[in-house]
Amino acid sequence: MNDRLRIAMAQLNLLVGDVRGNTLAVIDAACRARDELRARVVIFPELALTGYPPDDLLLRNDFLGEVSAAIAQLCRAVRDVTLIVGAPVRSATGLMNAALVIEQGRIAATYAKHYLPTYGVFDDTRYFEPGSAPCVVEVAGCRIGVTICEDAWHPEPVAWAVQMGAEVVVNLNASPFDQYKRAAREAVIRERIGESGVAMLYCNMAGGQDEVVYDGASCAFGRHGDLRVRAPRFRPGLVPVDLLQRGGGWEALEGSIEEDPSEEAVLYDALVWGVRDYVEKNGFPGVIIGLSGGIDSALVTCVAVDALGAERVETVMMPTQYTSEISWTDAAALAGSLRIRHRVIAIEGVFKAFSETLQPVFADAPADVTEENLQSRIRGTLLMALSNKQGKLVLATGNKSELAVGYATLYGDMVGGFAPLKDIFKTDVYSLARYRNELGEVIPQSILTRPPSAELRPNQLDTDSLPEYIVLDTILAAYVEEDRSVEEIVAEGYDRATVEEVVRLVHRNEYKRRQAPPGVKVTTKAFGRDRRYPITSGFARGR
Ligand SMILES: Nc1ncnc2c1ncn2[C@@H]1O[C@H](COP(=O)(O)OP(=O)(O)OC[C@H]2O[C@@H]([n+]3cccc(C(=O)O)c3)[C@H](O)[C@@H]2O)[C@@H](O)[C@H]1O
Ligand SMILES: Nc1ncnc2c1ncn2[C@@H]1O[C@H](COP(=O)(O)OP(=O)(O)OP(=O)(O)O)[C@@H](O)[C@H]1O
Ligand SMILES: NC(=O)CC[C@H](N)C(=O)O
Repeated sequence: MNDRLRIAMAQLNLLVGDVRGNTLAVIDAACRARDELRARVVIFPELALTGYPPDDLLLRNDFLGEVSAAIAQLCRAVRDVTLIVGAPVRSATGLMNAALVIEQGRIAATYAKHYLPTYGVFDDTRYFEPGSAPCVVEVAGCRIGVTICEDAWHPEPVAWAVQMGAEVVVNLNASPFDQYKRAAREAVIRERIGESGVAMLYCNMAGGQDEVVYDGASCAFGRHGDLRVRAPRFRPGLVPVDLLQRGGGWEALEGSIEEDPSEEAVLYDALVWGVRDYVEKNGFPGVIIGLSGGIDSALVTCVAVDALGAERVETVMMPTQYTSEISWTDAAALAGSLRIRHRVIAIEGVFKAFSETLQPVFADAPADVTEENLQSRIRGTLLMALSNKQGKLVLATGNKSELAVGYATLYGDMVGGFAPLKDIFKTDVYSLARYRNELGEVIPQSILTRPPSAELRPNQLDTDSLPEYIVLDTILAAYVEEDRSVEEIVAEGYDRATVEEVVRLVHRNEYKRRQAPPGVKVTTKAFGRDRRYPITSGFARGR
């Protein structure tokens, strides 16, 4: 009997809905794992054949028909290696979020995910029925227990597999990135190992999918909870894990372990992968960004260049009489150091034409936010015109702080198909910009040091309308991400009137967020599918 077994974890970047493409990627990874890594078993992410989350595609018979055909193709195409691969599979009563064990052209076993998450971005119970039986398969004398993602966050599924004789447990994942997620995952895996005493392998997806980005970081732990293998963040790849039978059980041997460079580096890479995959998977030739000389558009431009290359990114400065000289020069300097195409399109003439057109209606009404928004909307219209003409995607530059309190213009600076900073607080925008400059000084220092301004009226500063960002962001993190109450936040020492006003603005601006473009989730609670609030609501409205 063999006392060694190599399992490969296929950390793949898949495309939701592209069953044919995903199946080819699975076949290719299985063959390479067998031929190049000499692996006996290859494990794949959760729902690898469909990508995750397939959402309501799962309600379509034609889509599920494609999946059945793909499973048959997989059985035909791969021999001499055992595949454990995620796919939706019909049961007698409904649909299972399944892991198929495929061996020598046949399905040797089918496991149905037991714990179906419905919190955060997840909606598994909308489609799937929970499984109730453990699944253990024997390969080369090693009994392998199979679990899927959320299963590992509860004690039972791993415990049941071990009771059925599993000597190693594998976990197939579609686990989206957030700042604290990798530590949380590794802590639950260690907990499971503490309870069960078996080695565990955790295989995750890589790459961006609409509002989430999968950070990979697939890993393996030994029987005593020690980290043995950890794959890189975000990047797809095949990761071997060697198991050795000793002392009456199977132990994972030490392999390569990736460490994170820094928190900012990981966050920045999450944005880069989110933008890259959104642009590539939706087939855009490039992106267009309104570059104001401010920090938000500067950071978005850097992320876009790092994601796509300089030749696929172009920026437009659209000045008015309120645009300061330094904004012009800083925007041009940034574009110059990134070597991207940069245009200037003055909007004074358009603004004048709009104002004259409205004059008979507005008569002597004093200038107010209407005129400010008009400038923003002219810019939005021009960016969308460039997008239509060139087929490129407009990137919106709004950050989480602004979006939280509605400090952005609908159909103005909120235009665009994707919002890279949607889940990044303004204070983090600064730390990410500083981090990017450490890799090579591209953002002019004055962009980092000038106080933020929308430049929509003379001498305007963001702090005219909003608390200092350090205060605003702390209140927002407590209220939005941690669901703490006004009373609790005030008890931390924040001014009651400020907290109440911020909370009122958060609720009042739900309508804006519902119309905002998607962006990458990087925190524990992002606006979008991760946080679902009513638009029409009497909560915290104020009197
Ligand atoms: N519940 C609701 N459901 C659906 N629609 C609703 C609504 N409440 C208002 N509306 C609509 O929304 C309109 C108000 O929204 P909107 O037109 O966007 O305008 P509004 O929110 O009034 O003003 C935009 C604010 O964002 C600031 N801004 C703009 C641009 C850039 C930046 C920056 O620094 O980045 C800041 C600007 O200085 C101003 O304070 C209303 O006139 C109404 O049509
Ligand atoms: N003069 C301009 N030329 C081109 N785009 C602009 C200009 N002013 C604003 N924009 C666009 O509108 C967005 C909102 O900009 P604004 O200056 O109002 O606020 P901001 O949130 O401080 O953003 P930034 O830090 O990029 O300036 C900008 O990020 C940019 O995309
Ligand atoms: N797809 C899932 O079941 C994911 C749930 C899990 N707790 C995670 O995010 O890691």
